[in-house]
Amino acid sequence: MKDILAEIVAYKRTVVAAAKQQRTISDLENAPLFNRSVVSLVNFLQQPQKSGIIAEYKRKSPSRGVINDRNSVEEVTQAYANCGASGLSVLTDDKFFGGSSEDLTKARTLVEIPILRKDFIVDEYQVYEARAIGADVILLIAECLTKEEVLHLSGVAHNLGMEVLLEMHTEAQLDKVSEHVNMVGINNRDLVTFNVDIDRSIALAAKLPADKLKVAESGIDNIDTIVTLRNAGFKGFLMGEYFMKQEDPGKAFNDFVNALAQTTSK
Ligand SMILES: O=P(O)(O)OC[C@@H](O)[C@@H](O)c1c[nH]c2ccccc12
Repeated sequence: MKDILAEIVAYKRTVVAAAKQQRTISDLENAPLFNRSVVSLVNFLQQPQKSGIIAEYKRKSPSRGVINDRNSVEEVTQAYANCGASGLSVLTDDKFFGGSSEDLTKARTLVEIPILRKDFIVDEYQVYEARAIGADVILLIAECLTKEEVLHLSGVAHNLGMEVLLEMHTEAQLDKVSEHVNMVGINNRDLVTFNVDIDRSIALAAKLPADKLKVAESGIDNIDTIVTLRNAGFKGFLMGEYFMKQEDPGKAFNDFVNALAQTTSK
C-alpha cells in the first residue's frame, strides 16, 4: 500500500509554503484570537463529572471516504459541548479530511470547552496558526516527526500557552515524548495500513511515562471499550466516526454519554 502519510506530509509542506506568502507569523500574532486565554484539555479530562470523550468533527477521511457532509460544524460541535464532551477535535485539513481552519474558528466562537487542532503539523508556522484560529491544543504525530522536531514544535506550542497531544502507535516512538508534551495519544489505527487494534492501546499504555495523561484514539464505538480503556489508565477517548456517521451526530453523542454514565455509576 502506498504510504498515504508521506503524501499528506508532502502536501502540508506545500500548503505551509503558500500560506507563509499570504500571512507572516507576525500577521498571525496580530489575529484577534491569538491572545485569548487557552482552556486546558488536561484539566477538562481530569474532571470526573465529564465523559472523558474528545469528540471529533470529521467530514471524510482517506480510510473511509465521505462520513458526513450534511451536519454543520456549528450544529455538531455545539451539541457535543452541551452534552458533556470533555473536549473537541476539529479537522483543519482540507484535501484529505474535508476540514478547514474556519471550521475550528466557527466552533471556537460557540463553545467554551478545549479544542484540539487536528492536522498534520510539520512546521512551527502551523503552531502559530493553531493559536490564531482559536485552538487550545495541537496534535503532533510521532510517525511524521523526528524526536528533535517534536521537541521544537512542542516547545513552540508551550511558549504560546497551548497544550500538546503527541500521538503514537508503536513502542519505538515512546522515545519522542518531550517535556512539553502534556498528553500521549495512542492511535488504535495504523496510519499506514488503517487497521484498528484496540488491544494495542492497552499494551502500550503500561509503558507510557506516568506523568503524561493517556488518550486512546480511533475506532472506539462502544461503551465496554471505554470501560476497558479506563481500567487500563486512559483518561481521554478520541472519537470521531462513530458519532459523525449517524443521522444526527449530536443526538448519538448524547445517547452514548448517558449510557456511559449509567454504566459507570453502577
Ligand atoms: O473516527 P475515529 O475512528 O473515532 O477516530 C478519531 C481520530 O482518532 C482519528 O480521526 C485520528 C487519529 N489520529 C489522526 C491523525 C490525523 C487525522 C485523523 C486522526
